[in-house]
Amino acid sequence: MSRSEASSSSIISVDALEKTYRGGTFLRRGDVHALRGVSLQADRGQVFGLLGPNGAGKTTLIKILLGVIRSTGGRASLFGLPAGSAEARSRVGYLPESLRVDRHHTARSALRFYGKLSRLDSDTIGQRSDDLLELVGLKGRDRESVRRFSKGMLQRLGLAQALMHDPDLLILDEPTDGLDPVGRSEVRRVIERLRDAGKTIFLNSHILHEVELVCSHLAIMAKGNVLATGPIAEMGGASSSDHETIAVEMEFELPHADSSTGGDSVAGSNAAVEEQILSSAVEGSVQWFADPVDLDSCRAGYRCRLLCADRAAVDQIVDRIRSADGSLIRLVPHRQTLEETFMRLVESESMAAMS
Ligand SMILES: Nc1ncnc2c1ncn2[C@@H]1O[C@H](COP(=O)(O)OP(=O)(O)OP(=O)(O)O)[C@@H](O)[C@H]1O
Repeated sequence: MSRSEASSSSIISVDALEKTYRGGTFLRRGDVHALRGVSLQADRGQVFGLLGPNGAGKTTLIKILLGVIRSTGGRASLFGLPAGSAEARSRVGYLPESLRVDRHHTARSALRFYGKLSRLDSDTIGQRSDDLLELVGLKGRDRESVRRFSKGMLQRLGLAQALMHDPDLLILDEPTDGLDPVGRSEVRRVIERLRDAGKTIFLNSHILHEVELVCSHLAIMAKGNVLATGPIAEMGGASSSDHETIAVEMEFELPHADSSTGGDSVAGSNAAVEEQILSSAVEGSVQWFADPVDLDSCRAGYRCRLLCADRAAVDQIVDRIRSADGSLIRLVPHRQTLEETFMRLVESESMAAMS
């Protein structure tokens, strides 16, 4: 254990990391700022998810952590050691998005091959293979050709290869991508077992539900920036508890709204109320959370979901509805899902980039 690691439980530490791919060739027109000052930290024993849409910079960050490419600014360290250094690298297991195992292998011969690559001796390879085949649920299938393996089985074999040298940190690139629900749940179970065995796991995904099911901590990235990072319980998620922001679903009737007056007047009233409420959003205490919808075909009304920063913001919104001559029908506390958090952050990042 290095001295800096001993003083901290931090396994991955990324600080103001930047990566600019230089353009100027006939294929690439200009510079691409793939990472624009990314900071995050993953601690020992966490299952840390990196979530973001295509082009967010996830793969670039992983490549820097593995030492495959160099950053153009900021710092990244693993176990307190510079990312990419031989010592740091020797303590990391990596499962790429599509690990290709030669088809002539069995699971056992593939592990022997990877064990030799890691310079393990034969006894250690034999012992670790037994343990890992058991761990990933391939014991009993280890002498079959991998040609007969499902994608899920191949992925579990990939996890076993990444673990051959008993790393402290496992970096997984889209570990459940392309798997059917059974395959995904099998891979998830392996990840959970590894977490229980004290490994730190850093995984990259764009499958929100998978991240929600398996991760304890999360960073949401878009366009080279970290938009939010922290425990998943604070971002909305399967295990989320109440948190500071208050999402409320409200229904209110519109002033002068009468179904007999036709759609235009209803639309006009909607717009007036929307304008009133949006002016609160502009003040920064309230954000739109879901598109407003009509209540039903008989009653002219309005239903929308808003994310309020605090109770004062809820009061403010209620005041706005009243001053627009609206009347509140329902106010329902709403637990924010991870998907809603994700969409809100990514959409506001896109809007900021456009403005
Ligand atoms: N070698 C490269 N040269 C130039 N630009 C690159 C290179 N690699 C990635 N990029 C660009 O950097 C940005 C971030 O890409 P990156 O692959 O890191 O994102 P990602 O979040 O992993 O996306 P995906 O989920 O699609 O894999 C993108 O705009 C991408 O086009």
